[in-house]
Amino acid sequence: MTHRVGILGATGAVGQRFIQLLDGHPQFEIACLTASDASAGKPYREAAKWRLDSAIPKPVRDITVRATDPAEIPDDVDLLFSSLPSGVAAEIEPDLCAAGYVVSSNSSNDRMADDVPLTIPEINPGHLDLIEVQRDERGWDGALVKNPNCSTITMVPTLAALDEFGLERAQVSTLQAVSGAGYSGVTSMEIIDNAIPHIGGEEEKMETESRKLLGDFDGAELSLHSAEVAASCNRIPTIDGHLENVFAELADDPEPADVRAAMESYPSADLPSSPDQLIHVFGDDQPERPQPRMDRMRGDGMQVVAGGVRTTPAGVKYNCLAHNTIRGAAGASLLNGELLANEGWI
Ligand SMILES: NC(=O)C1=CN([C@@H]2O[C@H](COP(=O)(O)OP(=O)(O)OC[C@H]3O[C@@H](n4cnc5c(N)ncnc54)[C@H](OP(=O)(O)O)[C@@H]3O)[C@@H](O)[C@H]2O)C=CC1
Ligand SMILES: N[C@@H](CC(=O)OP(=O)(O)O)C(=O)O
Repeated sequence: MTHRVGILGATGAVGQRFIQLLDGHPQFEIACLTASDASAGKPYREAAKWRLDSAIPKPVRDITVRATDPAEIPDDVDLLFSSLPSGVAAEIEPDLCAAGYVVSSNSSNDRMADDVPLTIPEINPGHLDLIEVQRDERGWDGALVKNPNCSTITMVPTLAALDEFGLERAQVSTLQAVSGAGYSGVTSMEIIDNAIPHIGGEEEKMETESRKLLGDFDGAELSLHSAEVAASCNRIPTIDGHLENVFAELADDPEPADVRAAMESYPSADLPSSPDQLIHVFGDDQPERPQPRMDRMRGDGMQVVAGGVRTTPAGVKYNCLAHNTIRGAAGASLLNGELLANEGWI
């Protein structure tokens, strides 16, 4: 069955990725695109400053961009993908859900709300059932589902794999690409020949969202994972792909080979956009990998890549990487949309 979908914030960095990923999608057909009032009324090809290295898909070029307003969304749209600035999303997403739309959102507002599923389909698909709680509490016919922050998505699959050794604490330092800040987020004068050791709000997101993703949902309430997470976030002059150095403290004492095996065998999901293998792991023979330019497009940008697994007195350290606007953003919302479709929520 084909579902008609809309993209909110379709002209932005993440919106363009949605359009690229939805081209030829087996389940979803683009029915409407929205952006700010400045773009509304223009054909997409004029409204969007297209910056991806593939052409704008033909069926999308002439679609007229609409204002981001519930009255503008056609009734027969089953699912809305949202990539709006979080302040704008916080205003409009609840109205859309109240109007009966199911929203798979990438924006950071409401990710930590008790009744909002924050999901990575390969990690915590069962959290989607929080929709029942959400509908009871908010009286919505629609639903709001979130994917996590891009740096969080990069690390959490590896932590989920480590949990079989008793994950007690994780510390992470990130090297984040400029596309994470959006097209006008970091100027060239700020970032060329430089690194910026602060990304507003990012550390707290990694520290809280990861514990929600790894937490337990008992059908009524969600409890956070007990592991403490501490993050330090840095912007570097790469275009795409967040690289992270993780130090994990474990109850058990696994060898690096055991850790690599746990990551490599962590199951993927049976969804159209899920990679065959969720985590690719480089061995001791390639300690210099993963690297952003070399590894961000593995699994069409949907795979998490790890390497450099070594022991520490308290557990293990390793590096991990994912494509921040694909696995970390548009691809993550798309996967949640596929899960919503497969589980009959749309
Ligand atoms: N880039 C990334 O790696 C990630 C981004 N995110 C999140 O995704 C969201 C989008 O990010 P990104 O694509 O980078 O941002 P961009 O600034 O590139 O794009 C923003 C989009 O929102 C639209 N928009 C802006 N203001 C309004 C408004 N007042 N009303 C309606 N639409 C508006 C813009 O339309 P117009 O073109 O008309 O201005 C554009 O389509 C943000 O919440 C961001 O935090 C999440 C994870 C990763
Ligand atoms: N802050 C992230 C991208 C982002 O927009 O995150 P969030 O979805 O949590 O707002 C980065 O700069 O790389």
